[in-house]
This record gives sequence, C-alpha cells and structure tokens, in this order.
Amino acid sequence: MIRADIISKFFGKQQVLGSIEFAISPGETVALVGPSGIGKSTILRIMAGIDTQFEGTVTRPDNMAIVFQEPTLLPWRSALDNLLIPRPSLGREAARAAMDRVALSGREDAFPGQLSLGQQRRLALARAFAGSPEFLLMDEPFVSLDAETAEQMLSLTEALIAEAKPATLFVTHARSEADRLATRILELSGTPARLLRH
Ligand SMILES: Nc1ncnc2c1ncn2[C@@H]1O[C@H](COP(=O)(O)OP(=O)(O)OP(=O)(O)O)[C@@H](O)[C@H]1O
Repeated sequence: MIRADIISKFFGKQQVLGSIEFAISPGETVALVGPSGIGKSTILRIMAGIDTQFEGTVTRPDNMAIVFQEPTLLPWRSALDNLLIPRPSLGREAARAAMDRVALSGREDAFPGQLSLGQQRRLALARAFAGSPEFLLMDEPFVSLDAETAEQMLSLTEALIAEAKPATLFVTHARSEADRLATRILELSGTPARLLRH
C-alpha cells in the first residue's frame, strides 16, 4: 500500500505544499509534473521518508529504491561494490547479472570516475532494480544527458519497470517522458502546491 496524505509542508514560514493526497497501486507508474520550484522533489523526499518534517502521513513498503538526478555512487568503491554495499545479501553473481542487464558487463572493477555519466546512471539504475523494489522513486533520472543517452536510459528504464513491475513515482520536467513512461500523471499547481484534477 502506497499512500500520501499530506496536509501541509513548510520551509520556515513559506508553505510549499498544501493538501496533497494520492495512492499508487502495485505495478502503476505515476509521473509527478509541474513547474520548476513547485515542490515535486519535496514530495518525492517525503514519500521516500528522507523528509519527515511535514504535517500528514505517508504509507509505503520497506523495500524501496531511489534514483536521484545525480547517480550518488561511492567514488572509491568499484562498480560491483556499489551494487553490493547497500544490499550485501544480493551476492556477487546477482550483482554481475544486474550489471549485465544494463550493458555494463566487463566494468565490474571500474571506479565510478572511470565510467561515463551515462554508464554511471545505468549503474545507479542497476542498483535500484537489483533489490526488486516494491516501490521505486526517481527524481529527474534523465536530465543533463545528451539526447541519445537520455533515449537509451528511457528505454532501459521502461524495460526494467516492465520486468520488475514496481509501483513507481517519478519526477520529471518533460511531459514527453511522463506521457511515455507513466500510466498516470499527477500535476502540481499553485502556491502552496496542490494536485490539479484532470
Ligand atoms: N531545504 C530547503 N530549504 C528551504 N526551501 C527549500 C528547501 N528545499 C526546497 N525549498 C523550496 O521549496 C520549493 C519547492 O522545491 P522543490 O525542489 O521541491 O521543487 P521542484 O518542483 O522539485 O523544482 P525543480 O523542478 O526546479 O527541481 C522551492 O521554492 C524551493 O526553493
């Protein structure tokens, strides 16, 4: 069960979020869209449990994974270790298979700094899917990539979601990404932000 029942969220005296309620069913892919600065990342952080300073409640499973804009890899550990450290129970064989699935086989011993940005993003994606998350959160996973790499990432993400079928919530600026990946779009508007009814 994944539910947001947000009553309000303030940064200091500034109210960023108003009443925001939604649920995500298993296997659903939900895009969160809206203008820059409206509160999309704030909602994602609340849903992930990173930000607990808000009024309201959220319900989510324990088994979740987050893909941030930046790949957030450990620079001093190998690519394979970056998969194994957060989830040691995965085992080396499954970690290798996860790297193979994102076309990174042979790069197990590379350090993140030796990988291109596109490869680092794919490694972060492999890490997210390696634990078969029930709930996947992604914050602008395709920004600041060239068009070809962004397209590869989008296709790969589409395929991984189709295979693993997590409930997914992702933030994007790009309506085209939302239309392509999402089964449902949540649009934020106003100050404080609320969901537009479609
Ligand atoms: N730690 C913080 N302290 C104070 N204000 C913050 C903080 N984080 C975000 N804000 C403010 O809250 C509002 C919402 O920010 P948020 O990052 O959630 O927007 P966003 O919709 O994700 O924007 P973008 O699309 O540009 O990434 C903005 O006005 C931002 O300036």
